[in-house]
Amino acid sequence: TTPPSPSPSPSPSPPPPPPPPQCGPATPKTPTHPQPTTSLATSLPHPSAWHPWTHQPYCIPASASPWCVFTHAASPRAHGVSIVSTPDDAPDPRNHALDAPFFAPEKLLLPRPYAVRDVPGKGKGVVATRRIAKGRVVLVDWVSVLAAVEYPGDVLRGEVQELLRVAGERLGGERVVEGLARQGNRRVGGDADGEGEGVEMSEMEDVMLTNSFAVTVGGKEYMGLFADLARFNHACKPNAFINFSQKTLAMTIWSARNIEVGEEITITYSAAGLTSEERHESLENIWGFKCQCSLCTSEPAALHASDDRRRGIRTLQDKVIELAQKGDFHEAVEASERLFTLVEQEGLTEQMGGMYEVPARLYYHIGNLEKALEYTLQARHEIDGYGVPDENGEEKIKMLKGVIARLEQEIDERGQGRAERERQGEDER
Ligand SMILES: C[S@@+](CC[C@H](N)C(=O)[O-])C[C@H]1O[C@@H](n2cnc3c(N)ncnc32)[C@H](O)[C@@H]1O
Repeated sequence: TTPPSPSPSPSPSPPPPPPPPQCGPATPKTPTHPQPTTSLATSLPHPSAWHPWTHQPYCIPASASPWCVFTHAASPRAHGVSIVSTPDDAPDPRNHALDAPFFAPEKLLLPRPYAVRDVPGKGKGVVATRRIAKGRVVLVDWVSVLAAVEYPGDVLRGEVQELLRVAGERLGGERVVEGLARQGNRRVGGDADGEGEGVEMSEMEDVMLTNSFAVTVGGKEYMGLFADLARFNHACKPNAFINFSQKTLAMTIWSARNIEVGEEITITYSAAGLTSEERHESLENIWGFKCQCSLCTSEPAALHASDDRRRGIRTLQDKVIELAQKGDFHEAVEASERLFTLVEQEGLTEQMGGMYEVPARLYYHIGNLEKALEYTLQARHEIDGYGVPDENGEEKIKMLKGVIARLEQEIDERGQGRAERERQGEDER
């Protein structure tokens, strides 16, 4: 029989690296010299020339390619989007189904099951107004501003600020941007080693840095501002998680466990599995705030226990691979089960992507086809259960579907063989 993995090699491939933190504002790598703005709106002759955009693109000339704001204004079903990028990179809204119906309507909770309220120590936040069961969709939020992270060296800081201002203004700045949190008095730039004064952020830069999430579209990195998602605070042990679809440019928030009325709904802004010290560093450096979540403000003993578990998770991840490469599959399976227990205790099950393929292969190698099938189904669910897969995801699903079909067939054949042997045994008796 064909083994259920693309490569029949006895040693599983190392687990994929932890997914890049999907949230957290990407730091714009813009030049920081405060030259005056030299805005030059390219003059395009007629609206048909800027189709599919609803506004004339606003462009800054740069040596390789102009840098522009492309806006697709609100339609009756979706709010608008402004994209800051080169003309070649700007995702075409017609290919991204900005107002597509959500792919799993039975999971979507409508009307929204939360209200935006004041939350002590965190500004505003989102509080459940009814009970939310695990695995439901709290919100689907289409992107409002998508701004490329990397600018060419000859686009000046003032120009970037102007592009961002126009991007926000064209969406009805007050509606999308006005109420959102900002850090205030933040400065960006200065020397590479953090010395020097830097320059003051513009209003829209502050809004983007305080509220946007790093997303990848077509292989390029962007800061994505999602106006409703922007109200969800961070927790180091969150009760919800986010999934971004490159296809629809929507961020979806899923409940990771049951959430009771009055509970704050939280997501994580940092990569999964970090210790408290690592989290604080990333939240302070990237997001600019000191975390006040329930884990960070818990007793030192509870925080230490959590850190120990998180360190244990990393050690076990390495151990599973090491054992598998040595061919110690039974020990590797045991280590991966211990790993799953720790991940569950830390409430990180939905945060740690790509965990299931390795144990699926290990179980196959020790002949436990049922468990191999269970983990392969989970690996598939991680890709198509929470969102709309991109092209890589679709390829992976195709591969996993083949694996699942072969495993089911092997399980079936094994069952039939067993029944046949039992029948023969009875006949002989
Ligand atoms: C994306 S906004 C979240 C909504 C925001 N609290 C508001 O009032 O609109 C991010 C900002 O919220 C605050 N925040 C989020 N999570 C927090 C946490 N765990 N502890 C303290 N402040 C938090 C920080 O000021 C951060 O810059």
